[in-house]
Amino acid sequence: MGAVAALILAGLLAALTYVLCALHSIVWVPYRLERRLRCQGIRGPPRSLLSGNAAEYVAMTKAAQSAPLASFHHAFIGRAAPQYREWAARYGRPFGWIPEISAITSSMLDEWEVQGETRAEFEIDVNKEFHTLSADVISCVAFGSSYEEGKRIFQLQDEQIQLVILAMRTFYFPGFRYVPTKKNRRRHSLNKEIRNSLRRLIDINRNKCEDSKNLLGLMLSASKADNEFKMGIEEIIDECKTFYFAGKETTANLLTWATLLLALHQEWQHKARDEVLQVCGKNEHPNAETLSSLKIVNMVLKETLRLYPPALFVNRTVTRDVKLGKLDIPAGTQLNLPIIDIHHDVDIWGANAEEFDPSRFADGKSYHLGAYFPFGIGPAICVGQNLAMVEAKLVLAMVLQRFAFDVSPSYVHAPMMVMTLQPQYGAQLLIRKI
Ligand code: HEM
Repeated sequence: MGAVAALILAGLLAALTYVLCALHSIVWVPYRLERRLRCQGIRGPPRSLLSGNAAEYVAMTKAAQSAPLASFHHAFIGRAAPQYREWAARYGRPFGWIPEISAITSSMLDEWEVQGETRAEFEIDVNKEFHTLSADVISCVAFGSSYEEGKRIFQLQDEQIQLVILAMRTFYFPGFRYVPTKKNRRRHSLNKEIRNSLRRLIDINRNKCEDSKNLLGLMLSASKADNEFKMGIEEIIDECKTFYFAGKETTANLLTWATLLLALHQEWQHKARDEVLQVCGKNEHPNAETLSSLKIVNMVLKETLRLYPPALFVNRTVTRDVKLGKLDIPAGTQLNLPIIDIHHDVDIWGANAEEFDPSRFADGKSYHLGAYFPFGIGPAICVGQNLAMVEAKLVLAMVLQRFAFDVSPSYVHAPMMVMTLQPQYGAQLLIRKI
């Protein structure tokens, strides 16, 4: 009897272990993985407890493979592996910020449409519009779901930048910043408020999804690392401020000059719109794939960055004596690399260097690495260049899909440098819905 009871007990234990293992792999593991991926903004189809997404996958494949393709072509993913296209369309692709940027752009363009409801043609200062848009994009990229609080911090930073610009325009006496003038006190209190708000935001986010895909989440993960990449909270605060400063003005100005140039050069506006309509259609938002097919829009943006580079120069400090060609440059020298001057040089770009000609950047044409560097050069090159180009392409394509535009008679051409290259009196365009 004792032996039988022991056998039954062993059987029960084995069965219990089996059930627990099964529950672990069928219920717990998918639940834990799903939760971690959702934290990072990755969505997917709802799954059933036991079979996951198998039923939907089988039905989708069966429907897609019920008939052969109509002709011998190579766009067969929708037949061989329909789930990639279907689920990507429904839930977005997991990486990149394209859905967020296109939602922000869409709401800006909806507002333009409202303005145009009663008039066939209306004026818009696109410089203002693009600055608001790129601030929204950076807030979203940096802070994800804490976007609204992030936006408020960045508004304070905008005020701080305006005060810095004022300070740069006046002669500076060493030590003057410690004199408690009204502006100095405001500078000081803004700095304190921004740092305190960021500290609060970091505290709130610290225990959420540290490894989510927004910038703050990534940096918070790094703050926990136990290696050389470990980041302190003050360092994270500095990085948040740098990203906003480095990414907002530059991208907004690229978009401003690109639309102004297309307004002035209608032939390129038509070519770029034809391409967008052909690749994306009239109503589809561009996605990662269609964006990479927009060759003309890319050429337009590259030529805009050549003629109107948002950053006019980059600086380097020489840290040890070096020989540059025939010159001996002593350590401590400040070198200024004049992006704008090199981009307009007739010896490099030919007699039409001062003209807008996107065909310079057509496929297959090359240029010297040192002749074109709107995003800087070398190890310090801009870390945001891919984001900037994706954002600019997406926004320009969506504008071209919905509106045609001309330079307004009220526009005055006055490029000036205020940290970045800006149109001094704004960029007024006459807009028509198409
Ligand atoms: C059209 C848009 C942009 C242009 C023209 C631009 C240009 C530049 C340039 C010229 C530099 C200096 C590189 C060097 O010294 O060699 C730079 C640095 C940098 N950029 Fe950009 N940038 C753009 C957009 C962005 C965006 C969207 C972000 C971030 C989201 C960003 C983040 C940065 C950062 C963090 C640095 C390094 C700053 C530092 O180390 O002090 N940039 N960028």
